[in-house]
Amino acid sequence: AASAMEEVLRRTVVPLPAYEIQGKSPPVPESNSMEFINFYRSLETSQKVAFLEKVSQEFGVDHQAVAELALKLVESQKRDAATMLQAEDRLRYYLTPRYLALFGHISRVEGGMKFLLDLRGDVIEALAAKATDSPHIRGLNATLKSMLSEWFSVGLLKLERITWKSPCELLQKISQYEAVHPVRNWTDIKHRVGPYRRCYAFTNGAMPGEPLVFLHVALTEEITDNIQTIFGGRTSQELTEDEKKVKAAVFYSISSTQVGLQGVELGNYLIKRVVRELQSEFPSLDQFSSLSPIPGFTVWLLGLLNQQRNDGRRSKILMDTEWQEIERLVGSPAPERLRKLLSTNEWVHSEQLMDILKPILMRLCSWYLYGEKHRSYALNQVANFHLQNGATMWRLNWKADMSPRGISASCGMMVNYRYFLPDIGANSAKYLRTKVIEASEQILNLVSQFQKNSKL
Ligand SMILES: CC(C)(COP(=O)(O)OP(=O)(O)O)[C@@H](O)C(=O)NCCC(N)=O
Repeated sequence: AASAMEEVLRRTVVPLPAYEIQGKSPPVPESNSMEFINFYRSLETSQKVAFLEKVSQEFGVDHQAVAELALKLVESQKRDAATMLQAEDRLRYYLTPRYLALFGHISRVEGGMKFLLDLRGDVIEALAAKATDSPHIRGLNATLKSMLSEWFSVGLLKLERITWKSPCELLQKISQYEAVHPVRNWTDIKHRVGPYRRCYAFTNGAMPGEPLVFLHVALTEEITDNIQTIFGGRTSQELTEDEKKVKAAVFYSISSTQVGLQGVELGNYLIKRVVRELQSEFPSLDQFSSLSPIPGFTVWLLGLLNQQRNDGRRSKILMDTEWQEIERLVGSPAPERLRKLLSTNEWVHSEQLMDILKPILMRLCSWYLYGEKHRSYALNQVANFHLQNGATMWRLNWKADMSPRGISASCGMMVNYRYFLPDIGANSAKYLRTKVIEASEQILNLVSQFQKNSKL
């Protein structure tokens, strides 16, 4: 297999033309790219990793040449500017990995762009699975990401509105790629593109019909605080839209479809682009917010209850008075009973227990969103996404998603990340620089309740 790989690579990864004849070398035949594509596609996953390690290591930068040129550059600093600039340009050229030209050629053949996306997807998955720790592969990933960022820059992408009249295969793709609220049947997807709903996707001319990232919006009179309102059956008369009723746009689902575009931040750009689109369609629209799930909260809470339960003493995340109230309802030992009720969703069958738990779970969830960190950024990835976009952590909603999924994920709670348009630029820069989370009074009060009443 190694020799077959060598063979193919030697034939398809053309050497970097000498600096003097760059741009004048004969065009590379498309057959080169097709041979590379077909060979790569014929490999098993494990072989793909080995192949990519070989490409990145043996067909990347000529480190020897670069070292010599770097020395020459240092020498040239004593000469005139033209000589120095020449030396810099020569060094820059030889820092170009050989495989970069190969990727460029591949991007220009039919299906080549999709192939490169899938290839970067394989690289990302191999790195995530720790199937490789080759620094050369990381370099290849970075090179490919920057090439894809050029080819998929927003100015070159097309914004497509998806409606019930869109091609079946596009509606089917949207349904299959949906990553937040699974589409169960045609009725679901018909509602999500029907009256008072919008669905937009970015597409690239090189991959027509392939939604790269798509966003679902509900057009409402006020910012929705629960998902059932958005999915609930609407009375049939609302077949047309009364634009005077459209005052808020609620983003309730966004999904990227290409792993290979990770880090290109298309989701962020799509939200901003859709805001502009909706503002032009509905001049009265002045509220923009997400209605977001809080994946991971229940698991985090159960972990907390678990670790705090030592030698029978009650965990400090609840006050003794709260434990007593709970004990009266669920019996003792309350921590054990409560953990069980939470892990099986049983607790939602008792209104009394829900009422007791409401202030407790809301302050714990606020802390999970606001206080729990991963490398100083918000631990919860959905929060981190919207905060990076410049949104404000605006409102935590009780009983917002009472589906089994919603209860298992976050004890039925959802959160609105509000996009105050004039502030998003500054908010985004501040969050990325200082990691400080922009939050509303409600959130800050809940967080201070947590800090007063719960001991982590
Ligand atoms: C939230 C999404 C769309 C962000 O994608 P994007 O803006 O392209 O960010 P990035 O992956 O380029 O950093 C993406 O991470 C995704 O599809 N996540 C799973 C579904 C979800 N909405 O959490």
